[in-house]
Amino acid sequence: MVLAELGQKIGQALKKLNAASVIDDKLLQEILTEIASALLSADVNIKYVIKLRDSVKTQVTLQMNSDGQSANGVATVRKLIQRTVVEELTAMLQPAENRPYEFKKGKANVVMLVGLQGSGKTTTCTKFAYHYMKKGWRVGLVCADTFRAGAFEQLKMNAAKIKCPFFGHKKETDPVKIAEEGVNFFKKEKFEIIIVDTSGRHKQEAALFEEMQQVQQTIKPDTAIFVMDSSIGQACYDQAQAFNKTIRVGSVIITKLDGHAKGGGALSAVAATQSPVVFIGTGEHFDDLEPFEAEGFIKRLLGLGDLSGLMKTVKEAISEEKQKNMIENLQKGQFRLRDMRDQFQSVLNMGPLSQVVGMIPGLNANLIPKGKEKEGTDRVKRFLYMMDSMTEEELDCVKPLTESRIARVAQGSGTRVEEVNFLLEEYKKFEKMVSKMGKMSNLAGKKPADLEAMKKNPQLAMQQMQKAMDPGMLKQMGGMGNIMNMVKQMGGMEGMQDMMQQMMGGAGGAGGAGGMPNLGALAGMLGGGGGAGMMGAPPKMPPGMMKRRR
Ligand SMILES: Nc1nc2c(ncn2[C@@H]2O[C@H](COP(=O)(O)OP(=O)(O)OP(=O)(O)O)[C@@H](O)[C@H]2O)c(=O)[nH]1
Repeated sequence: MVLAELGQKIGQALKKLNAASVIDDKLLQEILTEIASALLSADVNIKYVIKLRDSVKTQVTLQMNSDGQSANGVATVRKLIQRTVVEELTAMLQPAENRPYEFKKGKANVVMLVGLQGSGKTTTCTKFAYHYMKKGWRVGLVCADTFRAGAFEQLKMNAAKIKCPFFGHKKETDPVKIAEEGVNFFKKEKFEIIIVDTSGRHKQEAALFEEMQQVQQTIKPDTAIFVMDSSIGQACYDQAQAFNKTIRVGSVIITKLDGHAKGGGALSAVAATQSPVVFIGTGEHFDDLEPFEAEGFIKRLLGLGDLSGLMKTVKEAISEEKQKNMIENLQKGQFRLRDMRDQFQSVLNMGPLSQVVGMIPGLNANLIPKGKEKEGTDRVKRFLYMMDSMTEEELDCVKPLTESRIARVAQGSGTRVEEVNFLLEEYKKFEKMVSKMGKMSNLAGKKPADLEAMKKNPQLAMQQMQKAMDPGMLKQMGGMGNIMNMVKQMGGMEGMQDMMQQMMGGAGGAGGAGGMPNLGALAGMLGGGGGAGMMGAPPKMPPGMMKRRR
């Protein structure tokens, strides 16, 4: 069973609670049996499944009166059950000690990736590099895998695709020598993250462990990351233990969690070794790497959203300076093509959109089908190529894009005139939406009196928000009730305002919900024809839109 399916099953079991007017022993038993069987079919160790069931039962029994009914009302028990399920699953995936290494700015952070052959190590090195490059780190890749013929070419090619500097010697057979030379080379060039890909073997064997130890002793990495294939399920426990004993594993990346029945088993087994899981691999593309944080992961898996993860992602993706500029412009009532370009770039920086969408409570990561997401992301990249081919004046919208200018932009970006026209139409829609939002009370600080009024009367704020939002999107977000919940979770209107400002670099200034509709619109665009059109029907592309001429 794929993990998303596990999440859906548990989520569905929990949903039964919403429909119930009374939570009694029979219903509780039914729900717990469903959750347990979902966990067992995802290969989670039975020990954890029993612990989870017992813990929920104990907590709920404490809340029930002698008639076996909730003394504090159904809503309280429902929340309690949900919270206990989240807490237990989180505890299962989160080692109590051993924090992962944190990269430090202003120094060379050396990371060595180890694992068996075929675990996905080389692909993961590239994904890992790409992840940090997008966050603005200077990253270098070193190929010290001299065992597998083809490893050199594979990493070199991957590095070229993500535009990451690469070090390797095709003919050199000593992995220790290459690792040392590569690390020294990138250190001299003041690189901040140096990733060393090491050789694997088909199974755990002495030669592999010896080689890893020699490389580790020579390059003295700040951390060694063990890359593990999730398809072996609970057997991950023994493998992680063996690697841990030999080379002091600092953390683990679990790969191929996108398609394996044993994903739950792999995750819980690795966590049981007390090695923190830092990322999970969820596909073959370079951005199919998700930072792993147990509670957020579980909440997203169950469709409960992960607001703290969302805020962190948004903060990391959008530079403070950009946010400030955007806020100033929006306060002046401006939304230029340049702002649109910054927004598109920021959304791409946040990582795969399904990941971001999954962090919003009430929305499901599966909302954007996998294939459609890639198609949509490519589409936004093409929009960026077009905007990159515009002059500064065009981006600032001081020179209108006449027919001849449009033809020039199409030529310069390797796209077609129809596509540039389509981009301009989309821009107009965005501009209209932002100005509509701008008419609402300004939460960005321009009118503090309004903010005060909204804080005093959240109902009014919600009404304003409702008016500004697209009804389709509102429905997708689980209605106003769900949004109210989100606001509460974010610490009231100020928390919401803070996030919205971050999210759209200030479109939050256009009202509490300012960020969301824009993100929603993008989701619609990125999701293409999929069910993701949160702003209503997804836009129709001119035919052949995905083919780039250059
Ligand atoms: N579906 C899926 N496939 C993955 C993932 N990570 C890696 N792969 C695929 O797994 C296969 C093996 O990956 P490699 O990176 O070549 O494996 P490796 O561990 O470097 O192999 P050695 O260099 O021999 O040790 C490739 O086809 C990858 O595309 C993932 O998260 N999901």
